[in-house]
Amino acid sequence: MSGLLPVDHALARMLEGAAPLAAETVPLAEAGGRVLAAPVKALRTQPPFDASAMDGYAVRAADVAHVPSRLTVIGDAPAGRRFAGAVGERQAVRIFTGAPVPEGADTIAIQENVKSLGGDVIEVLETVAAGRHIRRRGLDFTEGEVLLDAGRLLDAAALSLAASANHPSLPVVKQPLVAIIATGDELVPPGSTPAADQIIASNAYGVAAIARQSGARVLDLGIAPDRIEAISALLQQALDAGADVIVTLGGASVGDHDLVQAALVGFGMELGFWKIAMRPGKPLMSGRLGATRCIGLPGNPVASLVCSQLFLKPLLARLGGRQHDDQTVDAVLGAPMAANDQRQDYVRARVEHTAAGLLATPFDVQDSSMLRLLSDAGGLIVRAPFAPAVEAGAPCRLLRLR
Ligand SMILES: Nc1nc2c(c(=O)[nH]1)N[C@H]1C(S)=C(S)[C@@H](COP(=O)(O)OP(=O)(O)OC[C@H]3O[C@@H](n4cnc5c(N)ncnc54)[C@H](O)[C@@H]3O)O[C@H]1N2
Ligand code: MOO
Repeated sequence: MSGLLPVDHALARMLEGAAPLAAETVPLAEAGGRVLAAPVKALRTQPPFDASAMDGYAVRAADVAHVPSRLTVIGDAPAGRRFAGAVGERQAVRIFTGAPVPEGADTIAIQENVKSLGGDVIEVLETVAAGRHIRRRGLDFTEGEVLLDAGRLLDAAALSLAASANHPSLPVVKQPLVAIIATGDELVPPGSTPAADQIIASNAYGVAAIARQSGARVLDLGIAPDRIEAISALLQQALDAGADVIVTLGGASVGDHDLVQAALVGFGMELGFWKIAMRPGKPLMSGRLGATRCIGLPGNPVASLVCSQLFLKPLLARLGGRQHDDQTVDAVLGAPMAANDQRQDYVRARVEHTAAGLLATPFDVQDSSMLRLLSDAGGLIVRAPFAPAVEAGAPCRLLRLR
């Protein structure tokens, strides 16, 4: 079994030249979860004026240095409408949170510490230092300041910040478009009545979920039967739709009906690599068709999803300008494991939190058709090629799945 590419070499090759896609401008209301393509500067200063942080009275600190202190209320300042005049000696302006502090006033007496004596006379009961309860102009940010860097994921705080800096729309990295094509005469979609020798096509759903989690848009083109013209017709649809990545499912191996690679080469695909030292996922294929990246995922359902975790995810992160963090963590084996062969193994395991840390217990059966075990697995124990036999309790690396 020579000629199998090590996993890390394959990943490095797949990521070669993968850079964030072009920018597009989207309305702020649709920018959540997207990645900024350029820095965002403040288009205004916030707050744009010295603002009261409390409901109460704008006063002069000198007038309330000795309390109780009687003052005359000369007007009011709700949020959105400043008091036009100035506060003079022994005067006050009724003020509300967010309103501009009137000229002449230098502090706010909160209303809990003020007694109304009827008419426009109040009595301030507590002294207040100058500047108290006043948010100075520009406290949050000043016009022209960079508030968000390129590459920032637009989360809740970033969106509200951009809005408060007066941006109605933002430049974001385009979302990669992933076209998914399943192949196989034996496949019918969920909800069908399969013929005796058919099975339900499942891979596209999991692969699409991984793609979407990675920030991509998905175009599921359905199932092509095992004929090169049928596969080519769906490939043409993917190209016409402007797919950045074409993912094929199945037909990647060496059987007489494994036609995906031939179909792609017919379109001019340059093969990057095919067959890697990994289990499951050996027949993984990668290539380029102009600017479009092609990934041929093995048909076995677990191989399809494990390869998507390991290869599709980081590729889409690159194209979408997103961070991709290594999701492997240290764990302890809950059962012994036999020596490994030349393929890097991704072993489905039950994962428990224990006092000693994460305990990963490999399932006894690892057939790459068995989705239920993948769904039950909290993670994949990563075993290097030729790793020696190990006992329960030995440290291991675990790729967390949930
Ligand atoms: N002589 C050899 N045979 C095989 C090899 C090999 O090296 N030499 N590799 C094995 C490995 S490893 C895998 S993985 C599979 C993958 O082969 P293909 O990518 O060509 O996949 P298919 O043959 O089309 O299908 C394999 C299996 O998966 C089912 N399948 C396919 N697509 C879907 C789908 N969308 N949803 C659900 N299930 C799907 C298909 O019915 C088959 O049962 O090849 C081994 N053989
Ligand atoms: O990818 Mo295959 O599932 O390695 O057995």
